[in-house]
Amino acid sequence: MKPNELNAEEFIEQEVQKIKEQVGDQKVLCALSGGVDSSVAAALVHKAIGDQLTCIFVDHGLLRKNEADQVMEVFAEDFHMNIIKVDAKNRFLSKLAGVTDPEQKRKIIGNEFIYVFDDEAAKLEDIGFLAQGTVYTDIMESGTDGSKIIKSHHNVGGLPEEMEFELIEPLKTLFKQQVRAVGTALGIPDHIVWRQPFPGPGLGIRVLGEVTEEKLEIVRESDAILREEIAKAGLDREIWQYFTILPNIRSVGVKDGGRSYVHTVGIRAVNSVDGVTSDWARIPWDVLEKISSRIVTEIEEVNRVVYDVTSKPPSTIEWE
Ligand SMILES: Nc1ncnc2c1ncn2[C@@H]1O[C@H](COP(=O)(O)OP(=O)(O)OP(=O)(O)O)[C@@H](O)[C@H]1O
Repeated sequence: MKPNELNAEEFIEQEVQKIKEQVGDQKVLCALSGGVDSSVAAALVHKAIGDQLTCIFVDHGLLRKNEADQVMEVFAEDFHMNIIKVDAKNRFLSKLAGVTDPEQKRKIIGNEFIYVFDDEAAKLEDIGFLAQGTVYTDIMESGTDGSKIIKSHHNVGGLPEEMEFELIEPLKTLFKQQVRAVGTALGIPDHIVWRQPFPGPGLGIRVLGEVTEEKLEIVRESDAILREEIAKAGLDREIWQYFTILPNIRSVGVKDGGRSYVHTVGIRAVNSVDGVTSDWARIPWDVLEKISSRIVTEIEEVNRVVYDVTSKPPSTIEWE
């Protein structure tokens, strides 16, 4: 199917029918991240089989500002889905304490996700199916039609082997654009359907070096300011991905009439078609000025803002 050839309503009707036939009266589990793919997959499966679906949403403490609340508001309150929200912040942060190597951080986060998911899934009985938001590009990337619950960038092998479910992957023939159209037709709000790509390890890899609660808070707040101003400037659907990072550098500045020696925040904004290559986005100076001045005014522990003007390659979109 080509990216634009999709009648979302028809697609939904057909898939709902297929899912009903496949599942019968059995139970289905879904790992819901609040990202586009798993959200649309969960909503579609929910439309087909309602309460036979249970979602597990892991709050690893590395989410963006208000993200966990928004996911619960949309799917638990508005859609009335069965969602188990696991508050695993302490588990993740204690495992990450003292760890500075990026690869090791990714591995720890990926593994911990599996353990948390496994612990929760083990409490549920008679689950026959696992619904996943596999999309067409995932299949192309991996070259197989296999499990995608944790992609390779999480650096883990996937679900524990003893978990044997039949897979439901209703989006696997769709491109991202079509997934968004299906999401909108299912009534999922724009802030989820148009969510920018967000890495599985979350803010854990946007705080460079050791991850602490204090540093996460700086990146969370500065990222919220950035997103707010980009939206106000009407650029939120134009720029492919934009976020702040905390490079873990302190520098000298003047704040409140005195010397300060606090953090620098980096702004990363890129345009890309597929994430494989990217160019840095030319955010207008006046918008950057507003973002920068709000960050240093509203966040006490920051006195400097820098803008990343590198393309991929040679740099990557994320800093770790
Ligand atoms: N915090 C989380 N809670 C529950 N499930 C998660 C979480 N993070 C990731 N997952 C699961 O792992 C899958 C792959 O995660 P990844 O970060 O690669 O997202 P993705 O391919 O962009 O998909 P999505 O758009 O659903 O986030 C997700 O689709 C989801 O099923």
